[in-house]
Amino acid sequence: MIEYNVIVLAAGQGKRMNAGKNKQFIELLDEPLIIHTLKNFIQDSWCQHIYLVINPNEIKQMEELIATYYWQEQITFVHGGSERQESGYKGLLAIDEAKQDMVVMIHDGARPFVSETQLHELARIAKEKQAALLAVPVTDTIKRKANDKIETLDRSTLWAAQTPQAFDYHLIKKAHEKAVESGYLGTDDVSLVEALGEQIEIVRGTYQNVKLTTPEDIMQAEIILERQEE
Ligand SMILES: Nc1ccn([C@@H]2O[C@H](COP(=O)(O)OP(=O)(O)OP(=O)(O)O)[C@@H](O)[C@H]2O)c(=O)n1
Ligand SMILES: C[C@](O)(CO)[C@H](O)COP(=O)(O)O
Repeated sequence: MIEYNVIVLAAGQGKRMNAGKNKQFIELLDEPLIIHTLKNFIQDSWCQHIYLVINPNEIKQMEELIATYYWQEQITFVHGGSERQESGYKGLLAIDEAKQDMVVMIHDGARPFVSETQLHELARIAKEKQAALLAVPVTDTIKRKANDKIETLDRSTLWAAQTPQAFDYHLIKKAHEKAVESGYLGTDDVSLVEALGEQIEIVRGTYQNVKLTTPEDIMQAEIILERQEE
């Protein structure tokens, strides 16, 4: 067993979902997206605590939602920032010293389908290697377009990064501090550790671990949930 803490990021605006509200509150088969995501960690005995990073304007709504599931003891609310990276850093700063020797995972609240098997494999690798992420081989051919020049990337070398991304606490905190100092803004947390020149391990995930970003993703998510309930 590898004990870990998880920072769940839910402080975005869901602009691409175009739902008129934070997509975390969109109901999937009668339960909000964020609840589906949190359940994966609430039900995992390896997960010691959840740091839920939320929009300060949504504190009351989120606290009332969490209270209906009686999860208050397992969850600490953290105020997020204007960028995903800032929200992740605020989550790190909320973890008290007594818990900093454990693996820390950073996860998108918009990814409700991570499995316990994946979480445990990720925790094991992160404990051993200090930095790891779930990812899947790219199945589409990827083109890079720059200055009207199009080139095809070597698909055999490409992986689609997912979350959770898991780390030694002190390593990822140092990576975030360096990013703040240099003004680097990445789209995931592993990129900050790459900037330190540190080794990172990929743990093969599943194509089901999708990030719900646009309205089309909601339909796909409900199909996955219905299959899980069969
Ligand atoms: N300032 C931010 C931005 C994003 N996130 C979280 O990071 C995850 C991945 O981000 P994304 O899917 O882009 O969510 P949004 O930023 O809400 O979406 P959009 O970019 O369409 O507004 C989401 O769970 C989101 O809530 C966050 O905690 N704080
Ligand atoms: C972290 C991530 O989910 C890895 O694929 C992705 O970069 C998040 O991107 P977003 O635009 O913040 O959703």
